[in-house]
Amino acid sequence: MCKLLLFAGTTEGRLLYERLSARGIEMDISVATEYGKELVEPLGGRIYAGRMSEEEMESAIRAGGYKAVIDATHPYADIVTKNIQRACRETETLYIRLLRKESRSFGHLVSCQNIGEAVEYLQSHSGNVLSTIGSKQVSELKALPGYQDRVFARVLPLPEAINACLAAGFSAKNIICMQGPFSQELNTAMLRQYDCRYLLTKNSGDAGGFEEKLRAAEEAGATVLVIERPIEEEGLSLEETEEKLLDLCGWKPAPSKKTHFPLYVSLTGRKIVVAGGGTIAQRRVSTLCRFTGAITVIAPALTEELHRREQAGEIRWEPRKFVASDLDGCFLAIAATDDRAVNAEVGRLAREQGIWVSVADAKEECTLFFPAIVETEQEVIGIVGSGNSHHRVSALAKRLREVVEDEDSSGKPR
Ligand SMILES: C[C@@]1(CC(=O)O)c2cc3[nH]c(cc4nc(cc5[nH]c(cc(n2)[C@H]1CCC(=O)O)[C@@](C)(CC(=O)O)[C@@H]5CCC(=O)O)C(CC(=O)O)=C4CCC(=O)O)c(CCC(=O)O)c3CC(=O)O
Ligand SMILES: NC(=O)C1=CN([C@@H]2O[C@H](COP(=O)(O)OP(=O)(O)OC[C@H]3O[C@@H](n4cnc5c(N)ncnc54)[C@H](O)[C@@H]3O)[C@@H](O)[C@H]2O)C=CC1
Repeated sequence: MCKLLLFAGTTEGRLLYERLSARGIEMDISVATEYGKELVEPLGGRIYAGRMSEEEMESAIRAGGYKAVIDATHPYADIVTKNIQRACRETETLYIRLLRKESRSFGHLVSCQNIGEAVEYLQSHSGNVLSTIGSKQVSELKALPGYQDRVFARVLPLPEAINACLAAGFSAKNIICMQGPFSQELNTAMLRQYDCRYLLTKNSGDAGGFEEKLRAAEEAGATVLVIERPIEEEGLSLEETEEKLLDLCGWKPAPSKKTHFPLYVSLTGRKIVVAGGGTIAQRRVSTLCRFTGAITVIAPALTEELHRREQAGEIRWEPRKFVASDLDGCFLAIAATDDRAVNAEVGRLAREQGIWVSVADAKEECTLFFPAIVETEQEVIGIVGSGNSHHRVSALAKRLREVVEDEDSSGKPR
């Protein structure tokens, strides 16, 4: 049995879960927040909700007997990542770091490459903003229309910080001067006090009180806009992680069953009926003529080529519409009229009587897939696909024809 433990929190984590469980691989998930729990609940599987301490991780890993632990937490959830790594070392369990390669929004978090991106986001989203990015770049928020009313700048109680805010056009009522550390409670209170729907922060890691900001925003129902720092962590992409885990769990793709068995049968003395005398009927007839002379074409009109074949005595032509009795004593039928109802009727009647039938406009109605044929002097190769890839079948036949053309009758290259 191959069971995995996933520390989720990112979209990639969720995608990985979906992809692996679709292949029957069992995974338990640990999510830090109630919000995260809501997201993964519909996926099924065991959920550890709430932040785990390192000891709790260790005992969960021991109890679960996991073959590997996948860390798909946010790249800036440093502490969690360190704890997972330690717990894996202690329990001698394989640790895999899944890193998202590009930033994007997930849940109540929007990740931005720079302040400009955050400003752009805020332009199309209304609501007040608590800025916790400090005073050095506060002037960049001027690019946001209405910033003087919407943005509350939290800066250090130092003259240069206040001056930077004033110079940027902030009025006193929109400046909060206070020295941290800021607890979750304090952050929540500030978000509520100023009716902020957004908390703007740098991705400062834990030292910057980042966790407290995240938790406060969640509590106050605010969205966190994170100005990212470049990711320096080592890790695998979603695809790489997926591949590694499938390999680890010994997953093999189920051998796909082909829908049509190549039944090579003699057509000598067999009655063959083709309903329709157009382009498709002509193509089928030109193939069948290489195998038998007993072909009857039923159609009010024929293509020129079919006319020539009729003149040459290669086929019989009934110049009229198809009727049910045409199938009497028939071995193989081709429904190739341009009338859906007629083709369906040919198919239905043939199947009822156990007659092999190819219905040119409905693969579901075929008991026989008409093959692309490749012939050598002594052999015949028939190619059929899934019914969805005529171009592939056709192209493969063409390639094989080129191969066999280059060989002489003994099979040796010419
Ligand atoms: C299921 C099957 C039923 C049967 O037995 O009749 C079927 C069904 C359908 N074909 C359709 C379309 C085309 N088929 C071709 C070509 C070939 N089709 C052939 C066989 C089969 N075709 C059977 C097995 C298929 C398999 O093995 O996967 C080949 C091998 C033999 C032959 O026909 O001689 C021959 C290559 C021969 C060679 O190269 O040597 C081309 C290209 C072209 O015409 O050049 C197009 C236009 C494609 C396009 O334009 O994309 C449509 C949509 C019709 C519509 O839209 O109305 C349906 C109906 C459906 O899918 O339900
Ligand atoms: N399987 C395949 O590879 C492909 C299948 N098709 C499908 O094949 C069908 C035929 O296509 P084409 O040959 O290009 O059409 P077409 O228009 O060239 O020929 C239609 C033929 O059917 C005949 N016909 C009409 N009503 C009839 C009836 N009641 N009884 C007997 N014959 C009748 C016409 O006289 C004509 O000869 C179409 O439904 C088309 O969608 C099309 C392309 C590829």
